[in-house]
Amino acid sequence: MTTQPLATEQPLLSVRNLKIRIQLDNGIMNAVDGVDFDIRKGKTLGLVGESGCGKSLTSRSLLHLNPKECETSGSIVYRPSDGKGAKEMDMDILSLEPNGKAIRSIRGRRISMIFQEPMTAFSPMYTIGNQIVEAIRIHRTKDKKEAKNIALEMLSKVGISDEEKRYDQYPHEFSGGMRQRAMISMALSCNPELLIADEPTTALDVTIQAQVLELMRALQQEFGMSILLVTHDLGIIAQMCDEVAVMYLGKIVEQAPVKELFRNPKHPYTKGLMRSMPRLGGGKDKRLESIEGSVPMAIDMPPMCGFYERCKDRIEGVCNASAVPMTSISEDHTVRCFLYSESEGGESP
Ligand SMILES: Nc1ncnc2c1ncn2[C@@H]1O[C@H](COP(=O)(O)OP(=O)(O)OP(=O)(O)O)[C@@H](O)[C@H]1O
Repeated sequence: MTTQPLATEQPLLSVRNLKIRIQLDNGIMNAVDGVDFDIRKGKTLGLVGESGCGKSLTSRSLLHLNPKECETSGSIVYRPSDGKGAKEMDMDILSLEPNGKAIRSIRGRRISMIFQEPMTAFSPMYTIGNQIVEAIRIHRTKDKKEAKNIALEMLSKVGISDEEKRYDQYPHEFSGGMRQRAMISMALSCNPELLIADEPTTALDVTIQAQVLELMRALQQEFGMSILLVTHDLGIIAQMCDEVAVMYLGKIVEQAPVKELFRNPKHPYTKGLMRSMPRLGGGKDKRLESIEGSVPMAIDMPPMCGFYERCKDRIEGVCNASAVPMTSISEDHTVRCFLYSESEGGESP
Protein backbone atom coordinates (compact mmCIF):
# COMPACT_ATOMS: atom_id res chain seq x y z
CA MET A 1 0.00 0.00 0.00
CA THR A 2 1.20 3.56 -0.62
CA THR A 3 0.96 6.54 1.69
CA GLN A 4 -1.45 9.33 0.87
CA PRO A 5 -0.32 12.92 0.23
CA LEU A 6 -0.03 15.04 3.40
CA ALA A 7 -3.05 17.26 2.86
CA THR A 8 -5.43 14.33 2.84
CA GLU A 9 -3.41 12.11 5.14
CA GLN A 10 -5.51 10.36 7.72
CA PRO A 11 -4.71 10.98 11.39
CA LEU A 12 -2.34 8.57 13.10
CA LEU A 13 -4.96 7.90 15.72
CA SER A 14 -8.68 8.68 16.01
CA VAL A 15 -10.62 8.48 19.25
CA ARG A 16 -14.39 8.31 18.88
CA ASN A 17 -17.10 8.36 21.53
CA LEU A 18 -14.70 7.17 24.23
CA LYS A 19 -16.59 6.47 27.46
CA ILE A 20 -15.15 5.25 30.73
CA ARG A 21 -17.56 4.31 33.49
CA ILE A 22 -16.48 3.33 36.98
CA GLN A 23 -18.76 1.63 39.49
CA LEU A 24 -18.30 3.36 42.86
CA ASP A 25 -20.07 2.68 46.18
CA ASN A 26 -22.31 5.71 45.68
CA GLY A 27 -23.14 5.24 41.99
CA ILE A 28 -21.64 5.02 38.52
CA MET A 29 -19.07 7.66 37.62
CA ASN A 30 -18.97 8.73 33.96
CA ALA A 31 -15.30 9.66 34.24
CA VAL A 32 -14.90 10.02 30.46
CA ASP A 33 -18.09 10.76 28.62
CA GLY A 34 -18.04 10.64 24.82
CA VAL A 35 -14.61 12.00 23.92
CA ASP A 36 -13.60 12.48 20.25
CA PHE A 37 -10.24 13.64 18.92
CA ASP A 38 -7.61 12.94 16.26
CA ILE A 39 -3.84 12.91 16.64
CA ARG A 40 -2.11 13.87 13.39
CA LYS A 41 1.21 12.53 12.20
CA GLY A 42 4.18 14.50 13.50
CA LYS A 43 1.95 16.94 15.42
CA THR A 44 1.29 17.61 19.09
CA LEU A 45 -2.20 17.56 20.54
CA GLY A 46 -2.61 19.03 24.01
CA LEU A 47 -5.25 17.73 26.39
CA VAL A 48 -5.81 20.35 29.09
CA GLY A 49 -8.13 20.56 32.08
CA GLU A 50 -8.31 20.63 35.87
CA SER A 51 -7.42 17.69 38.06
CA GLY A 52 -9.99 14.90 37.88
CA CYS A 53 -11.52 15.84 34.50
CA GLY A 54 -10.49 12.52 32.94
CA LYS A 55 -7.24 13.39 31.12
CA SER A 56 -5.19 10.50 32.47
CA LEU A 57 -7.89 7.89 31.98
CA THR A 58 -8.31 9.12 28.40
CA SER A 59 -4.59 9.00 27.64
CA ARG A 60 -4.06 5.61 29.27
CA SER A 61 -6.90 4.18 27.17
CA LEU A 62 -4.73 4.75 24.10
CA LEU A 63 -2.54 1.93 25.40
CA HIS A 64 -5.45 -0.07 26.79
CA LEU A 65 -3.97 0.49 30.24
CA ASN A 66 -6.94 1.47 32.39
CA PRO A 67 -7.61 -0.53 35.55
CA LYS A 68 -10.09 -3.41 35.49
CA GLU A 69 -12.81 -1.46 37.27
CA CYS A 70 -13.03 0.92 34.29
CA GLU A 71 -15.69 -0.08 31.80
CA THR A 72 -14.42 1.37 28.54
CA SER A 73 -16.33 1.74 25.25
CA GLY A 74 -15.98 3.59 21.95
CA SER A 75 -13.18 3.22 19.44
CA ILE A 76 -9.51 4.17 19.26
CA VAL A 77 -8.38 3.56 15.70
CA TYR A 78 -4.62 3.46 15.28
CA ARG A 79 -3.24 3.65 11.72
CA PRO A 80 0.33 2.39 11.92
CA SER A 81 2.99 2.54 9.24
CA ASP A 82 6.03 0.30 8.96
CA GLY A 83 8.50 3.13 9.56
CA LYS A 84 9.37 3.32 5.86
CA GLY A 85 6.18 5.11 4.93
CA ALA A 86 4.10 2.08 3.95
CA LYS A 87 0.73 1.68 5.64
CA GLU A 88 -0.18 -1.31 7.71
CA MET A 89 -3.61 -2.53 8.77
CA ASP A 90 -5.62 -0.12 10.90
CA MET A 91 -6.57 -1.46 14.28
CA ASP A 92 -9.03 -0.56 17.00
CA ILE A 93 -6.98 -0.59 20.19
CA LEU A 94 -10.03 -1.11 22.38
CA SER A 95 -10.93 -4.30 20.55
CA LEU A 96 -7.54 -5.87 21.32
CA GLU A 97 -7.08 -8.31 24.20
CA PRO A 98 -5.99 -6.01 27.12
CA ASN A 99 -2.76 -7.93 27.75
CA GLY A 100 -2.53 -9.86 24.49
CA LYS A 101 0.31 -10.05 22.03
CA ALA A 102 -1.05 -7.36 19.70
CA ILE A 103 -1.28 -4.60 22.33
CA ARG A 104 2.05 -5.61 23.88
CA SER A 105 3.72 -5.18 20.51
CA ILE A 106 2.31 -1.64 20.36
CA ARG A 107 3.14 -0.56 23.93
CA GLY A 108 6.63 0.85 24.18
CA ARG A 109 7.39 0.07 20.54
CA ARG A 110 4.88 2.08 18.54
CA ILE A 111 3.19 4.08 21.27
CA SER A 112 5.23 5.05 24.34
CA MET A 113 4.22 6.85 27.49
CA ILE A 114 6.01 9.05 29.97
CA PHE A 115 4.56 10.05 33.32
CA GLN A 116 4.87 12.77 35.92
CA GLU A 117 6.79 10.46 38.22
CA PRO A 118 9.60 8.56 36.50
CA MET A 119 9.98 6.18 39.44
CA THR A 120 6.80 4.47 38.18
CA ALA A 121 8.61 3.68 34.92
CA PHE A 122 11.85 2.42 36.46
CA SER A 123 12.35 -0.40 38.90
CA PRO A 124 14.66 0.59 41.77
CA MET A 125 16.26 -2.89 41.53
CA TYR A 126 18.01 -2.54 38.17
CA THR A 127 20.40 -0.03 36.65
CA ILE A 128 19.00 2.61 34.30
CA GLY A 129 21.06 1.16 31.44
CA ASN A 130 19.76 -2.36 32.02
CA GLN A 131 16.17 -1.19 31.92
CA ILE A 132 16.58 0.80 28.71
CA VAL A 133 18.40 -2.11 27.06
CA GLU A 134 15.64 -4.49 28.13
CA ALA A 135 13.04 -2.32 26.37
CA ILE A 136 15.20 -2.17 23.23
CA ARG A 137 15.76 -5.94 23.23
CA ILE A 138 12.04 -6.66 23.54
CA HIS A 139 11.07 -4.41 20.67
CA ARG A 140 14.00 -3.55 18.45
CA THR A 141 17.00 -5.87 18.44
CA LYS A 142 17.98 -8.99 20.33
CA ASP A 143 21.69 -8.16 19.90
CA LYS A 144 23.01 -7.13 23.35
CA LYS A 145 25.86 -4.96 22.06
CA GLU A 146 23.72 -3.12 19.55
CA ALA A 147 21.03 -2.57 22.21
CA LYS A 148 23.61 -1.12 24.60
CA ASN A 149 24.92 1.22 21.90
CA ILE A 150 21.39 2.46 21.16
CA ALA A 151 20.79 2.99 24.92
CA LEU A 152 24.02 4.99 25.29
CA GLU A 153 23.19 7.06 22.24
CA MET A 154 19.70 7.81 23.58
CA LEU A 155 21.05 8.78 27.02
CA SER A 156 23.43 11.19 25.37
CA LYS A 157 20.65 12.55 23.07
CA VAL A 158 18.53 13.51 26.07
CA GLY A 159 21.46 15.45 27.48
CA ILE A 160 22.78 13.02 30.07
CA SER A 161 26.53 13.54 30.01
CA ASP A 162 28.98 10.87 31.06
CA GLU A 163 26.51 8.34 29.75
CA GLU A 164 28.84 5.31 30.18
CA LYS A 165 28.94 5.95 33.93
CA ARG A 166 25.27 6.87 34.17
CA TYR A 167 24.32 3.70 32.31
CA ASP A 168 25.47 1.62 35.29
CA GLN A 169 23.74 3.71 37.94
CA TYR A 170 20.45 2.98 39.71
CA PRO A 171 17.40 5.29 39.47
CA HIS A 172 17.94 6.65 43.01
CA GLU A 173 21.37 7.93 41.96
CA PHE A 174 19.75 10.26 39.40
CA SER A 175 18.23 13.66 40.22
CA GLY A 176 14.51 14.19 39.43
CA GLY A 177 15.27 16.03 36.17
CA MET A 178 17.76 13.38 35.10
CA ARG A 179 15.33 10.56 35.83
CA GLN A 180 12.76 12.36 33.66
CA ARG A 181 15.33 12.58 30.86
CA ALA A 182 16.21 8.91 31.29
CA MET A 183 12.53 7.98 31.09
CA ILE A 184 12.22 10.00 27.87
CA SER A 185 15.27 8.21 26.46
CA MET A 186 13.70 4.85 27.32
CA ALA A 187 10.36 5.91 25.79
CA LEU A 188 12.03 7.04 22.58
CA SER A 189 14.60 4.27 22.29
CA CYS A 190 12.27 2.23 20.08
CA ASN A 191 11.31 5.14 17.76
CA PRO A 192 7.62 5.24 18.65
CA GLU A 193 5.12 6.82 16.28
CA LEU A 194 3.27 8.35 19.22
CA LEU A 195 4.53 9.60 22.56
CA ILE A 196 1.95 10.09 25.30
CA ALA A 197 3.32 12.53 27.84
CA ASP A 198 1.13 12.77 30.96
CA GLU A 199 2.13 15.86 32.98
CA PRO A 200 5.77 15.14 32.04
CA THR A 201 7.22 18.18 33.78
CA THR A 202 4.82 18.91 36.65
CA ALA A 203 7.18 17.56 39.30
CA LEU A 204 10.21 19.48 38.01
CA ASP A 205 11.44 22.96 38.84
CA VAL A 206 10.90 25.64 36.22
CA THR A 207 14.36 25.62 34.64
CA ILE A 208 14.47 21.85 34.28
CA GLN A 209 10.87 21.91 33.06
CA ALA A 210 11.84 24.24 30.20
CA GLN A 211 14.81 22.02 29.31
CA VAL A 212 12.71 18.84 29.24
CA LEU A 213 10.04 20.48 27.06
CA GLU A 214 12.68 21.80 24.69
CA LEU A 215 14.18 18.34 24.54
CA MET A 216 10.83 16.76 23.66
CA ARG A 217 10.36 19.29 20.88
CA ALA A 218 13.83 18.68 19.46
CA LEU A 219 13.37 14.91 19.57
CA GLN A 220 9.99 15.24 17.90
CA GLN A 221 11.59 17.14 15.05
CA GLU A 222 14.33 14.57 14.73
CA PHE A 223 12.12 11.48 14.88
CA GLY A 224 8.89 12.93 13.42
CA MET A 225 6.70 11.36 16.10
CA SER A 226 3.27 12.58 17.20
CA ILE A 227 2.74 13.66 20.81
CA LEU A 228 -0.32 13.64 23.05
CA LEU A 229 0.57 16.09 25.80
CA VAL A 230 -1.59 15.93 28.91
CA THR A 231 -1.34 18.89 31.24
CA HIS A 232 -3.30 21.28 33.44
CA ASP A 233 -0.97 24.10 32.36
CA LEU A 234 -2.06 26.32 29.45
CA GLY A 235 1.43 27.87 29.31
CA ILE A 236 2.85 24.49 28.34
CA ILE A 237 0.09 24.03 25.79
CA ALA A 238 0.93 27.39 24.19
CA GLN A 239 4.59 26.50 24.02
CA MET A 240 4.33 22.94 22.74
CA CYS A 241 1.12 22.14 20.89
CA ASP A 242 -0.32 22.42 17.39
CA GLU A 243 -3.86 21.66 18.50
CA VAL A 244 -5.61 21.64 21.83
CA ALA A 245 -8.61 19.92 23.38
CA VAL A 246 -9.99 21.44 26.59
CA MET A 247 -11.54 18.86 28.88
CA TYR A 248 -14.06 19.43 31.65
CA LEU A 249 -15.88 16.80 33.69
CA GLY A 250 -15.20 13.94 31.30
CA LYS A 251 -16.07 15.85 28.13
CA ILE A 252 -14.13 17.88 25.57
CA VAL A 253 -15.69 21.34 25.78
CA GLU A 254 -13.56 23.11 23.18
CA GLN A 255 -11.11 22.08 20.51
CA ALA A 256 -9.07 24.18 18.07
CA PRO A 257 -5.60 24.81 16.64
CA VAL A 258 -3.56 26.32 19.45
CA LYS A 259 -3.23 29.84 17.98
CA GLU A 260 -6.94 30.00 17.27
CA LEU A 261 -7.80 28.90 20.81
CA PHE A 262 -5.63 31.55 22.43
CA ARG A 263 -6.83 34.28 20.04
CA ASN A 264 -10.45 33.35 20.08
CA PRO A 265 -11.45 31.27 23.12
CA LYS A 266 -15.18 30.63 23.24
CA HIS A 267 -16.15 28.35 26.11
CA PRO A 268 -16.56 30.19 29.44
CA TYR A 269 -14.36 27.50 31.02
CA THR A 270 -11.56 28.02 28.49
CA LYS A 271 -11.80 31.79 29.05
CA GLY A 272 -11.58 31.20 32.81
CA LEU A 273 -8.49 29.02 32.38
CA MET A 274 -6.89 31.80 30.33
CA ARG A 275 -7.66 34.45 32.92
CA SER A 276 -5.97 32.26 35.51
CA MET A 277 -2.79 31.97 33.45
CA PRO A 278 0.18 34.25 34.22
CA ARG A 279 1.38 36.27 31.22
CA LEU A 280 4.71 37.76 30.34
CA GLY A 281 4.35 41.56 30.53
CA GLY A 282 0.85 41.15 32.02
CA GLY A 283 1.58 44.01 34.43
CA LYS A 284 1.85 43.69 38.17
CA ASP A 285 -1.53 45.33 38.74
CA LYS A 286 -3.32 42.72 36.71
CA ARG A 287 -4.57 40.10 39.14
CA LEU A 288 -4.91 36.50 38.11
CA GLU A 289 -8.42 35.21 38.48
CA SER A 290 -9.29 31.73 39.57
CA ILE A 291 -12.39 29.90 38.41
CA GLU A 292 -14.79 29.91 41.33
CA GLY A 293 -16.25 26.68 42.63
CA SER A 294 -14.99 23.18 42.14
CA VAL A 295 -15.52 20.47 39.58
CA PRO A 296 -18.55 18.37 40.59
CA MET A 297 -18.29 14.57 40.69
CA ALA A 298 -19.44 12.94 37.48
CA ILE A 299 -21.88 10.69 39.31
CA ASP A 300 -25.56 10.57 38.37
CA MET A 301 -25.21 13.87 36.49
CA PRO A 302 -28.46 14.86 34.73
CA PRO A 303 -28.08 15.75 31.03
CA MET A 304 -26.96 19.38 31.29
CA CYS A 305 -23.81 21.49 31.01
CA GLY A 306 -21.27 20.24 33.58
CA PHE A 307 -19.90 23.79 33.98
CA TYR A 308 -23.35 25.26 34.74
CA GLU A 309 -22.83 25.86 38.48
CA ARG A 310 -19.57 27.74 37.91
CA CYS A 311 -20.51 29.63 34.75
CA LYS A 312 -21.08 33.41 34.84
CA ASP A 313 -22.81 33.31 31.44
CA ARG A 314 -25.22 30.46 32.13
CA ILE A 315 -28.75 30.64 30.79
CA GLU A 316 -31.18 29.13 33.24
CA GLY A 317 -33.66 26.76 31.67
CA VAL A 318 -31.32 26.20 28.74
CA CYS A 319 -27.89 25.20 30.01
CA ASN A 320 -29.36 23.08 32.82
CA ALA A 321 -32.16 21.58 30.75
CA SER A 322 -30.43 19.24 28.31
CA ALA A 323 -27.10 17.81 27.20
CA VAL A 324 -24.95 20.31 25.27
CA PRO A 325 -24.01 19.36 21.68
CA MET A 326 -20.72 20.33 20.03
CA THR A 327 -21.07 23.40 17.77
CA SER A 328 -18.65 24.26 14.95
CA ILE A 329 -17.28 27.77 15.17
CA SER A 330 -15.20 27.26 12.05
CA GLU A 331 -13.79 24.33 10.11
CA ASP A 332 -11.38 23.32 12.88
CA HIS A 333 -12.80 25.04 15.97
CA THR A 334 -15.59 23.40 17.97
CA VAL A 335 -17.21 24.31 21.29
CA ARG A 336 -19.70 22.58 23.59
CA CYS A 337 -21.74 25.57 24.82
CA PHE A 338 -25.31 26.75 24.28
CA LEU A 339 -24.09 30.36 23.91
CA TYR A 340 -22.93 29.40 20.42
CA SER A 341 -25.61 26.94 19.54
CA GLU A 342 -27.91 28.52 16.94
CA SER A 343 -30.80 26.25 17.84
CA GLU A 344 -30.78 27.82 21.33
CA GLY A 345 -30.60 31.35 19.99
CA GLY A 346 -27.02 31.90 21.18
CA GLU A 347 -24.63 34.31 19.47
CA SER A 348 -23.70 33.13 16.00
CA PRO A 349 -20.24 31.58 15.74
N1 LIG B 1 -9.47 3.37 39.42
C1 LIG B 1 -10.31 4.35 39.75
N2 LIG B 1 -11.31 4.15 40.64
C2 LIG B 1 -12.16 5.14 40.97
N3 LIG B 1 -12.11 6.38 40.45
C3 LIG B 1 -11.13 6.66 39.57
C4 LIG B 1 -10.18 5.66 39.16
N4 LIG B 1 -9.33 6.22 38.27
C5 LIG B 1 -9.73 7.50 38.11
N5 LIG B 1 -10.81 7.77 38.89
C6 LIG B 1 -11.54 9.03 38.95
O1 LIG B 1 -11.89 9.38 37.62
C7 LIG B 1 -11.80 10.79 37.44
C8 LIG B 1 -10.86 11.09 36.29
O2 LIG B 1 -9.54 10.68 36.66
P1 LIG B 1 -8.22 11.08 35.84
O3 LIG B 1 -7.06 10.51 36.58
O4 LIG B 1 -8.39 10.68 34.42
O5 LIG B 1 -8.22 12.66 35.95
P2 LIG B 1 -7.12 13.72 35.51
O6 LIG B 1 -7.82 14.76 34.73
O7 LIG B 1 -6.00 13.02 34.84
O8 LIG B 1 -6.65 14.31 36.89
P3 LIG B 1 -5.19 14.37 37.54
O9 LIG B 1 -4.48 15.42 36.80
O10 LIG B 1 -5.47 14.72 38.97
O11 LIG B 1 -4.63 12.98 37.37
C9 LIG B 1 -11.31 11.36 38.77
O12 LIG B 1 -12.44 11.82 39.50
C10 LIG B 1 -10.68 10.18 39.47
O13 LIG B 1 -10.76 10.31 40.86
